[in-house]
Amino acid sequence: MNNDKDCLLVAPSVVTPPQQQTSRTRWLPSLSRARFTSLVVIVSVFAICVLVYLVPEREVHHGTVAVVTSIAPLDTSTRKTSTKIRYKHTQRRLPQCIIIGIRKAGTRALLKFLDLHPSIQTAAREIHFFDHSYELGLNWYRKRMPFSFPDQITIEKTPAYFTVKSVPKLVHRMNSTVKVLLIVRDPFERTVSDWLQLCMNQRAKNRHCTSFERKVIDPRTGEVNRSYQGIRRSIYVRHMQNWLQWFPLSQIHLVNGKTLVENPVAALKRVEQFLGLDHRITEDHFYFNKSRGFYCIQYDSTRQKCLHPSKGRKHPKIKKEVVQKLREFFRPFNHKFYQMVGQDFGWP
Ligand SMILES: Nc1ncnc2c1ncn2[C@@H]1O[C@H](COP(=O)(O)OS(=O)(=O)O)[C@@H](OP(=O)(O)O)[C@H]1O
Repeated sequence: MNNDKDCLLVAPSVVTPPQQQTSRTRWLPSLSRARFTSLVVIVSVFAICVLVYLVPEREVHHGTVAVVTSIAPLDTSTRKTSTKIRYKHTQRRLPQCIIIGIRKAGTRALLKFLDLHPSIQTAAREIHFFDHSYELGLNWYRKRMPFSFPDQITIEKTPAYFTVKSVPKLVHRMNSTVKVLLIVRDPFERTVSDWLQLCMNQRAKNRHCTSFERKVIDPRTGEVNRSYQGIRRSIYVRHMQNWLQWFPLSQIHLVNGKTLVENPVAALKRVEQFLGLDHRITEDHFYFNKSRGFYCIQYDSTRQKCLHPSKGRKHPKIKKEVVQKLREFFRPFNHKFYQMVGQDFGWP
């Protein structure tokens, strides 16, 4: 040690006479401060690399960090993976099928019911990638997908995709062969459901909710308020036209929302066929819940599950003249839509 610069600062209590120094402490004085700092940096970088590469994958779920490992047993009858646990031979994949809407037409029921199929994995939340987060990149999107086996189909649903103009082009850019599912519902009922949803959100925040009639009818003209979002979303033919500029009709399967409510297995059978899957979702998967007025899922003899109570709300009674005005307004658009998709849904 020639000068203070070359010496490591050590507290007096830990300094021992040279003859008592152990082999552990003897090397310290010979290290310059610069060398010691470099050593610390190298060790830290090494530790970070070990953490990043040896821990298989880390995820953030609502603020909690879940370490993804491959330890838990898989239910081989359903082959259902989890977003938090990684099983051998699984990985996150971009969706090969997307439910694009229509908002309030039964998109959640469709996704939940399809998830019963052992060859399907579904993303639990609406990702809003193509309408809100596209700049975050496909890898961000992929990381939000569930783990799946190589032979499984990953499905995501974001109902806003159907009505946001820029979306079909971006979906096409990701995968021009992606399979598209579109569930449709009587536009009048959909508009009521859409308004009710927003109204409940307002009330939950102690805010005023404008009546349905005032929202859908322009008080100055007495005509249907075409600028109201709820009405614009229900003019399906316009949005469909936009999608058909990017995808052929053969790549878009339309699910009748009424059929999904009344006879889920029949609606799902067609979807299985469209996706090229075996018919695996059967009557045994469902029971009719009288108090809810909807079919719910029967997972096994002990486990049953209905959709969240926000699905299947009782609609308020709408004034007769408003119902009539809206039905008349939607009728020509509906007919154009039937022609465009080659199916008549028989909405009044
Ligand atoms: N089995 C079952 N259980 C409960 N609800 C069912 C079911 N099948 C279809 N539906 C219909 O789903 C409607 C809600 O549609 P979405 O899930 O697309 O809504 S959302 O856009 O995701 O908010 C919801 O609309 P409302 O009845 O207006 O609440 C239901 O009619």
